[in-house]
Amino acid sequence: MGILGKASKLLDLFQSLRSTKHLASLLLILTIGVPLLWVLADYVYILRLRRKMPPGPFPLPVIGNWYDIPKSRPWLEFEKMSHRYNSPMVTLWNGSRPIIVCNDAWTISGLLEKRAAIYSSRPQFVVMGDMMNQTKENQVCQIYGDRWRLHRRLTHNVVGSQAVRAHRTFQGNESKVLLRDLMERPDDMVMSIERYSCSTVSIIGWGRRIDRMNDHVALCALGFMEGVNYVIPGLYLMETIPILAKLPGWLYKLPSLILSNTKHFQRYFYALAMEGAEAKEENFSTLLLKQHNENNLTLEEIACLTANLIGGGVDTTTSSTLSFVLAMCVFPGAQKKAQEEINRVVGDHRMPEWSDEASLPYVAALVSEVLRWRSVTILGGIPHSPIQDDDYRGYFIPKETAITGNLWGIHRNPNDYPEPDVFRPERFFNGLERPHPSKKGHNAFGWGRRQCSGQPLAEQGLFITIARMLWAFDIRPGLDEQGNPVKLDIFAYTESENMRPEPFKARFLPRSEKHAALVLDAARQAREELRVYDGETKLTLQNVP
Ligand code: HEM
Repeated sequence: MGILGKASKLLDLFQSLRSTKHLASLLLILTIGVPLLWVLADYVYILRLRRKMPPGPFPLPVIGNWYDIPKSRPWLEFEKMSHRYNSPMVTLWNGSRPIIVCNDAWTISGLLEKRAAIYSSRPQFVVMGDMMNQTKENQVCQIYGDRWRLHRRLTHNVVGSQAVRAHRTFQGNESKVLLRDLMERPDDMVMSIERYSCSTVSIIGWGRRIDRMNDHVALCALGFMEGVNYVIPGLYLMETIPILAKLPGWLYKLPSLILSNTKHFQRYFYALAMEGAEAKEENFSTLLLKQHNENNLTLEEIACLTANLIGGGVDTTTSSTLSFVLAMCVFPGAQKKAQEEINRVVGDHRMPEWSDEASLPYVAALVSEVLRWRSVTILGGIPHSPIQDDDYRGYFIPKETAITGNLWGIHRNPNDYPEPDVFRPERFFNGLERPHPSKKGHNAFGWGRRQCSGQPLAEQGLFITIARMLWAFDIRPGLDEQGNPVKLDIFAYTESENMRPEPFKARFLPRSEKHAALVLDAARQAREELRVYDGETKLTLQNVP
């Protein structure tokens, strides 16, 4: 090779080195610069948008207000924020997605009820929706549209206001069994109430009653209690930074683990539905499998529709009943007034029946006060979201914003409920004491078109159990080691989005020997009548692959 050839080779090498250098710089720009630019552009967009939205704490890039949202009982802070910003609506940023937390009944009703045609959808749920295979499959998460309408109608067929009348016989019988359990084993109060709630929905869903809390379906119900927390804003980083959910399994295992567990759960609930369809008595599974083809229902949809009975109906009913017991222990005046009404209308020779409801207005008011005083779904259950951009009270609300009703703030607003922590059924007695945007005077079951599907079942069940517990027992605080009544704290509640009182002791003292004898007698007869729903499931999570 001549000197010229060598020089040209050297030049080539030099050029290829230069282009490698270019390539490296290009790669560096692509991997760091572009995402950085994207983050910056997104942040500028958020900062401009937030100026038009209701006030709230200043968001940071990528994580939004993650640091401003307490990881424990955020509803307390949301209420304080509302005072701090002097606004019933507060905007928070879940990463780059906005959430408007409403702390006032009138404001949220103006959105979710008066503008229901716009505000009846759901925002994107990364964990509870996408990762848990429920965005399209579960009524709770579905966007507002025909598929949601179909699911809502199917659920309505079994727990709508007409349908629940057919459940009165077994629901009433289960409440009689509950009375006996409370009388004989007051220390197992939580378990007995949970069994009652679970058995009722299990009969509806699968035609089979739950006799003991270690029944496999009942254990699943306890597992569901954890799931509700996925809607708490700021609790899960993946909800704030959705891209985390898309990372490959070898880098971040959690998303794929959640998805495979959920799919397993869905297969299990589908198998339960197949088993339920074989039960002696007609039930929700029979109905769904019959209409399977007509409605093009997938395995996952059938699993979610039936599982919602447990996910929606067990913890909520149990927690509300526990709040009732706590209220009776701490506010004996309300208990006495309700018992006077029951004495007058029912007497001591029989228990209250469904037909007594209209004649027991104080008891009905007491049930409403339970639902208001310590509302179980403390962040209003599941957020709604608008299907289009909107303007409200001079603020801009972008499409798909999560609208959360902070029931802690809403139900303790002293303008609507003076001395809100005092348990006082009079707020609902003889008509509403104060004007309220909803006829019921509270929002324990949510708002507008997305209002709780199980409300008729829950209300019917709460009425009969509460009326009967008041008829049968003097409900008192439990005793400590010295035999003194324990001091109960009305603020000692769990941190869950479905909140319930921290474990406490209560006594269920039969109001007379006659009452005690009637409780035992009624439970015996009820148990006989419930025998038609007896049975064991052959299915466990382990034996459904
Ligand atoms: C005391 C008992 C209960 C309370 C306090 C309660 C509360 C709620 C709340 C606040 C919501 C959200 C409403 C909204 O988005 O505006 C909801 C939704 C729902 N609840 Fe309940 N619930 C109870 C019992 C039940 C029962 C017994 C069932 C079923 C048997 C049930 C099934 C559902 C379903 C399926 C939804 C989703 C509705 C939809 O998105 O279309 N709930 N519930």
